[in-house]
Amino acid sequence: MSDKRKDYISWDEYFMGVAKLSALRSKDPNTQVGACIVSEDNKILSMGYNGLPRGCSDDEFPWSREGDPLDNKYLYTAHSELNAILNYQGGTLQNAKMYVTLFPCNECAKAIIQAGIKTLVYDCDKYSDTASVIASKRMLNAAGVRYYKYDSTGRTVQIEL
Ligand SMILES: O=c1[nH]c(=O)n([C@H]2C[C@H](O)[C@@H](COP(=O)(O)O)O2)cc1CO
Ligand SMILES: [Zn+2]
Repeated sequence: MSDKRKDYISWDEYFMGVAKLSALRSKDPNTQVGACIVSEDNKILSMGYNGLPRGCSDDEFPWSREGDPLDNKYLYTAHSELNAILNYQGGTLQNAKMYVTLFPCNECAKAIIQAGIKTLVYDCDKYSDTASVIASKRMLNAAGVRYYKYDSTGRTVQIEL
């Protein structure tokens, strides 16, 4: 009998990989974010990426970062974490884990806490100095949501699509 494969991806690589793949669906020209929600026993429950709400056209709403609030993206985009939570149709997310490519903002932190998600694994934390992320961490700490940075193996995979 042959030995089992040794170079299979780990659970963390699998779920962060799915979050990264989801991010590739984003139309945001500047930051593409993906999230993957996983049960305590490592089953994928939901996924999401940042984008406009259903019915709001990607081609009609703005993608700019600047200018009048009504003419830039910030009032309109749904964040990947919220989308992943809202996409779940299966019941409760109590005790679930979330893998996300960017540290959640304060609004997503509220949704994560209220959904009962208990663990957060994030990759990039490029907005760590902003009030939004500082407030987010304050709430996650208070609510007992454990969070830690994804420990990248640096491995790359190639997928033919
Ligand atoms: O937690 C987040 N999740 C998330 O999906 N986003 C989205 C909203 C925007 O489409 C984009 C951020 O845009 P920018 O980096 O250009 O400010 O990422 C932004 C955050 C902020 O941390
Ligand atoms: Zn957010």
